[in-house]
Amino acid sequence: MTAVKHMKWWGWGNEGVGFHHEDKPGFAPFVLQAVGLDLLTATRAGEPSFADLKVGKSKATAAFVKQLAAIVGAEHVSTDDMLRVIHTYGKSLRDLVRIRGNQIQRSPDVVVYPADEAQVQAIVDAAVAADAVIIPFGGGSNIGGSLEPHRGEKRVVISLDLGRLREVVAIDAESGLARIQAGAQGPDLEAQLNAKGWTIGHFPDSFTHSTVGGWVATRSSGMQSDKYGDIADICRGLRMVRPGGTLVLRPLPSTSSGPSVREMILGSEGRLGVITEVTVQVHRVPEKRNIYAYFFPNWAAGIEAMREISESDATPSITRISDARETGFTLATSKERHGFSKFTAETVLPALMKRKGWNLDDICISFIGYEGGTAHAKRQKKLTDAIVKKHGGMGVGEGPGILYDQKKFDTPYLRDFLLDMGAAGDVSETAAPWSRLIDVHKNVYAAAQKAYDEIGVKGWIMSHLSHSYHSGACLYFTFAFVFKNDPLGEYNIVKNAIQQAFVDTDATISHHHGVGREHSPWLAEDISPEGVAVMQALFDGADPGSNFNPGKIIDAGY
Ligand SMILES: Cc1cc2nc3c(=O)[nH]c(=O)nc-3n(C[C@H](O)[C@H](O)[C@H](O)COP(=O)(O)OP(=O)(O)OC[C@H]3O[C@@H](n4cnc5c(N)ncnc54)[C@H](O)[C@@H]3O)c2cc1C
Repeated sequence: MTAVKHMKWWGWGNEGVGFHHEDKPGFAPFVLQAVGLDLLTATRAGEPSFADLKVGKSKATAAFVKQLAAIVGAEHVSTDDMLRVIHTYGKSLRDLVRIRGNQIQRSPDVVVYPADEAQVQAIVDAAVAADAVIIPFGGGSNIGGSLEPHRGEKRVVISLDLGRLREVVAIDAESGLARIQAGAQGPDLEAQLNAKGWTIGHFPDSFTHSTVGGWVATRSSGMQSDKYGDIADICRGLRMVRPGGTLVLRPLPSTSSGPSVREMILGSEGRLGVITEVTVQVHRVPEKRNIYAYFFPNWAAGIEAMREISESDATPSITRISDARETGFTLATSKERHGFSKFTAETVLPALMKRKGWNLDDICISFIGYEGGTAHAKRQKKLTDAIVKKHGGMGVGEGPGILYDQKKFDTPYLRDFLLDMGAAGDVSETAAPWSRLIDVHKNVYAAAQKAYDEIGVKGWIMSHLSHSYHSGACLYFTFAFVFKNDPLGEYNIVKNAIQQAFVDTDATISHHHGVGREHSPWLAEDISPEGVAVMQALFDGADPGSNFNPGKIIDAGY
């Protein structure tokens, strides 16, 4: 059996790792107040039983499996039910609810793990000749519904897992470019780069379980995008296997060779072929990397400060501000403090804020990161501090920033914990021009409240701004509520209301989670019906037999 490791079949991350709140005394009271769920008395659902799951029989014939085995070796092809289930969904809330609720409509029929590009080419050619469907699989971490086969798919579905292609192939030190195999997950590639003094600078919250090929295929963005760019900026070249040949885009700093094919592949979610290698720009591991925390008296002041930073000479690596509700959440999920730190956080700081005339219910916490040479990082901080001060904010040092940095990859486990307790906790994110951000925030809150009223539940929503650009930024919303009796139906009401509020307020359907089938119903409102027609023509022309991950991005009536 292949050595590729996968996440839990029923949830996020590694077996045996989960979210705990026993060391966070403010968490249970916070959840009670926010969604009416009493964690101290609620019963936690146990791990679902795989034996109870109904998985349709594989449609792959023995002859076809043998053909694939001849390409990759018998131990790297499988029709095993567990592997087929693992490759069915990503990790959206909808995916987790369905998999835990025994609602698997269509799984891939066979999972195949090629070792190199030549094997990927042979699989693609064999699959297209047999009119099979190919769904490339990276880490399986997407939350856009980008992996699941169409429930009515009659053809054989192959999940083509890139998990054996995980090497940094070469580094061009003179140009700061690294060739990386598409199946390399964040920790794989960063360790290999760090060993030679380089970093990719791309750290999505899913870093530990997502791949560079998946990042490109979904147009991912990491928390340090303000300095390093989104993956769309970081990816300079790539190789993508298509029927009969490999599309090669050399890494060029810029080019005017017609409409950008690179941009067409970015965000293509497996619909145009299988990415086997990505050339990314890399940077020397910074001498200094600090994340400082600041407080602002309110959301509007904080947003205005972030905007001014984005147009100033300061170039921080992270600009993030939580609204008042998310600030409350952040403080509630802090670990128990002791001694001087407890006294400062719970007595000195609130007293100082009150003296400034701040309403403690409105305060917003912000994290701003500085990276580079010592003198550079110092200068960035000086420039930024002056802007923060101008907008009434105050710095509180590095302590909270260090904690934020340490727990960033643990937060994903929280969603599974809430689900165990019978509650939904999920996210929707968007981007809009600076001039629209306050309205987007207001309208999304109103839409979510209307959805909660319709269901008849006490719901929660909170937000932060991150990923700043010259003309605007990303707003990230987290929402939660306790299910009544129809988890998927109720989830859809809230999620749909938020997505609709985005497009109604001139914001995009997703800043960095892609489209898949989760956001495809709003695509025409995002890029116009003519935009969808151009995209459809691209998919039809590049994939006339609809063999590559059909039905994703453009709604196929799932
Ligand atoms: C808890 C959590 C936190 C997250 N945080 C972030 C975040 O901070 N930033 C962010 O951008 N995203 C985030 N995501 C979303 C997700 O991690 C990204 O979409 C990621 O880029 C997916 O990569 P993957 O390797 O897991 O791809 P997969 O989920 O395996 O695949 C996603 C899509 O890409 C296609 N694909 C994958 N590999 C290839 C390939 N080699 N060739 C062609 N097509 C391919 C698949 O067919 C599918 O359509 C988060 C998700 C979760 C669950």
